[in-house]
Amino acid sequence: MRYLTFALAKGRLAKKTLALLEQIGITCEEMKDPDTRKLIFVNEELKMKFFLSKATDVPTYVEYGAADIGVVGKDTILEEGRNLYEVMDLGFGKCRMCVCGPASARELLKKNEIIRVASKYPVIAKDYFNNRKHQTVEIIKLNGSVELAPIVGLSEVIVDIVETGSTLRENGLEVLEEVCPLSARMVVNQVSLKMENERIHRLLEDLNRLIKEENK
Ligand SMILES: Nc1ncnc2c1ncn2[C@@H]1O[C@H](COP(=O)(O)OP(=O)(O)OP(=O)(O)O)[C@@H](O)[C@H]1O
Ligand SMILES: O=P(O)(O)OC[C@H]1O[C@H](OP(=O)(O)OP(=O)(O)O)[C@H](O)[C@@H]1O
Repeated sequence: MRYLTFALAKGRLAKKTLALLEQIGITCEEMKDPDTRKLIFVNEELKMKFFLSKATDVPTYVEYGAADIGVVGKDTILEEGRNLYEVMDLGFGKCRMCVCGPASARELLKKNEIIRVASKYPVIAKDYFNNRKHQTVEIIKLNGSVELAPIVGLSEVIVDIVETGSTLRENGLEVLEEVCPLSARMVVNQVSLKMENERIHRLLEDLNRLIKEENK
């Protein structure tokens, strides 16, 4: 039997991803060691391999088949635009992609004037405003602390993730429009889904059952 390889997003989603897999009997004790510098972990019994990578790289590993399966946020899937199958909403990591800014920017969004939009997600931001038709925007790519942009005058609005809303509140900003809801998703390589159909379907069934029970 060949190994089934999982690419998991490190950071915010990692702990819940590992906990979810553990609940359906997919474990890798070695990976839990907080001090390890090892990058890839093998469970010989299950014939599975696991690695944690930067979230934005997960779709790349999966598209090229370096990983059969990935777990990553919907935001990253939309932004990266890779060829892969999104097979399941895992129901954690819930948040929203939103257009945010000071209350005064609300009026600007109704007009035809060009506005500047700062975001860590330039593809999502561009698609959203392209579909709104009436507004031309200049997208400015940032890599973090995006809420700073309207405060210091780099942009009129931002497109960013909102979870509790406290970052916005503490910086005098608000949600102006919702782009889409987000959560962690399971993605699968297109060839792997055919070649490893049975194993992957069993895994999806186990996860579905678990998620249904949890939502009861
Ligand atoms: N409050 C939140 N802020 C940001 N991402 C969140 C939040 N809640 C859930 N998520 C999900 O977690 C993922 C982000 O995880 P994390 O912040 O570790 O990665 P990252 O944005 O790639 O980090 P960095 O760029 O700082 O390395 C997002 O892709 C999103 O799907
Ligand atoms: O609505 P909240 O619960 O406040 O969460 C949303 C904030 O969290 C994320 O930032 P992150 O901590 O990933 O830092 P970054 O801005 O440097 O990417 C996101 O970009 C928002 O800034």
